[in-house]
Amino acid sequence: MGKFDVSALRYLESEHFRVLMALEMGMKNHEVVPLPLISSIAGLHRGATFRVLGDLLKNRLGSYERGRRYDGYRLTIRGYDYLSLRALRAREVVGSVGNQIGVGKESDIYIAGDSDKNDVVLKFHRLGRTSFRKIKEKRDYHKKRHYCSWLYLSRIAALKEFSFLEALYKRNFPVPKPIDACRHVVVMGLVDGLTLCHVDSLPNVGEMYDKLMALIVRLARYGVIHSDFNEFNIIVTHEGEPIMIDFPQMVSIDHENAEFYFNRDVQCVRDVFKRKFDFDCDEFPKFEEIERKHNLDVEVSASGFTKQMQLDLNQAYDKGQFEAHIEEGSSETDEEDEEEESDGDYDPEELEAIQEEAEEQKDALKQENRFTNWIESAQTRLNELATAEKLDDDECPQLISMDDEQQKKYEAAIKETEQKLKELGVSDGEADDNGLEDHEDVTSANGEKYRKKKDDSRGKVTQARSIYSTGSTIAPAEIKKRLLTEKNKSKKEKLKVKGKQCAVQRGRRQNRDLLKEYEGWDF
Ligand SMILES: Nc1ncnc2c1ncn2[C@@H]1O[C@H](COP(=O)(O)OP(=O)(O)OP(=O)(O)O)[C@@H](O)[C@H]1O
Repeated sequence: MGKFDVSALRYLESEHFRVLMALEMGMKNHEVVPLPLISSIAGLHRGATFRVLGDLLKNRLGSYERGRRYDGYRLTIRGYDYLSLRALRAREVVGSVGNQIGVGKESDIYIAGDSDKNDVVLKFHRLGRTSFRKIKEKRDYHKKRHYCSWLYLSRIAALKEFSFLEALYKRNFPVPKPIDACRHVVVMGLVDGLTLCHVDSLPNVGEMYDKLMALIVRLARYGVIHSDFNEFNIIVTHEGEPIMIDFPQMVSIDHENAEFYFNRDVQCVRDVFKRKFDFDCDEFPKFEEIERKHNLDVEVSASGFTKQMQLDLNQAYDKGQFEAHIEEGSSETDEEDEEEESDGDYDPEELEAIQEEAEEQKDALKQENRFTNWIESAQTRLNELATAEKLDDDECPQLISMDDEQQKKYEAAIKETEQKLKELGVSDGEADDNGLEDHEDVTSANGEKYRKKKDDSRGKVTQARSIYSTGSTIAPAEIKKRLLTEKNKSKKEKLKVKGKQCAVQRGRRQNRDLLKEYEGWDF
């Protein structure tokens, strides 16, 4: 549960970010990006690019790899994080970055502060975290297709989450406040509370059950289904209000499996309440009773999150491993397109015109032209981004890490929140690893019995309170455990130096060809 190390950010200059951006663009259609390509996109001399890449590698923002046919550079997750943070800083959305407060299957959550030192949450989407190295090499200069990269998947997951957050927040749904999204990062308001999975007792269980069921129904009336409505994605605030988080898997109520997802969400809530609070209720919403009243799903797809993105993202989620998602997907849609086209009846003249046009297009798309066009558009895009993200602006403010003095300032606030929690009877079940020994049965003012943590919590921080705290909506021990599992996993799958054997074989082949060429020559 470490702090996000942003210290290297202040030593990086605009040319470092220029090269990082060039690497990012190159990775749209290359598994590893060769040096000449990076230097042409960045518009820097090859020697300078090489020097800058050296700095980036030292800071683990990029890595050098040997590919099947050529060697090149790859953008690391850290490099992508730095690019986003630099842009968010330039937009004055984020001013400081603090501790990690959450870790999910597909994301890392950090607490941060905006320029006015208000708490915000940074959600870094990490789709493909388990399979970065399995992504197949695929070069594609067609705009229609997307390279199956973790960069692309993480970016569209963030875009989807932000679009839904915005749409739901506007309609007064209980969700965190959407602030901004950049690349794979979503910036949102901090929810001060505990995730339902860490709540052992509630003052009024039935009321909470009703609120959650009403939320599922209200979402469906607006045309969407959460599809991951579980105890890990509901935060209970200190006022006892449930707040929904985590939307990348949300689907429209018109989805072919909508009924299944709806019932799963409902069943999830019922199971949690039965297991945790021994609360069983026969009344629960049914899919057939839902009457759609709004078109939130349509609105979100109109906000930039396209159908193709939806398709790609769903395939990635379905595969679970978030591997190459595009080959099957695109071929499916291509086949559909072809079928549609072959259905039409063309007259011979029209057919001839179409064929001529196709020939012209073929010529225009000759490898060489395509490549030049692609480089030109990448250069233009990079320059646009550089201006938008104030890359050449030396005045652009820096990101800071939290210091101890500021942390002390907020400790009082944390204690105050803990006190409130105790008063409300919302207790954190994860703080004690051994079980419930440090809990006691208490009867509330209205006569209802609930479990409450004993008073010997000795100032343990159990919830996210500020960017300066070590707190989290899930217990620090839990985050540590999850991070350790991640680490162990990556240890087991030991990194092989990818392409080393290919590079050796490539060298041998070149030597053999050279010898063949000069056969018979006498030196
Ligand atoms: N706005 C927020 N305020 C406070 N805590 C948050 C916020 N967003 C996320 N968290 C914390 O981070 C954890 C993980 O967040 P989230 O569920 O969005 O990630 P995820 O990768 O989608 O997780 P998973 O898919 O494993 O459920 C949450 O359980 C919660 O503790």
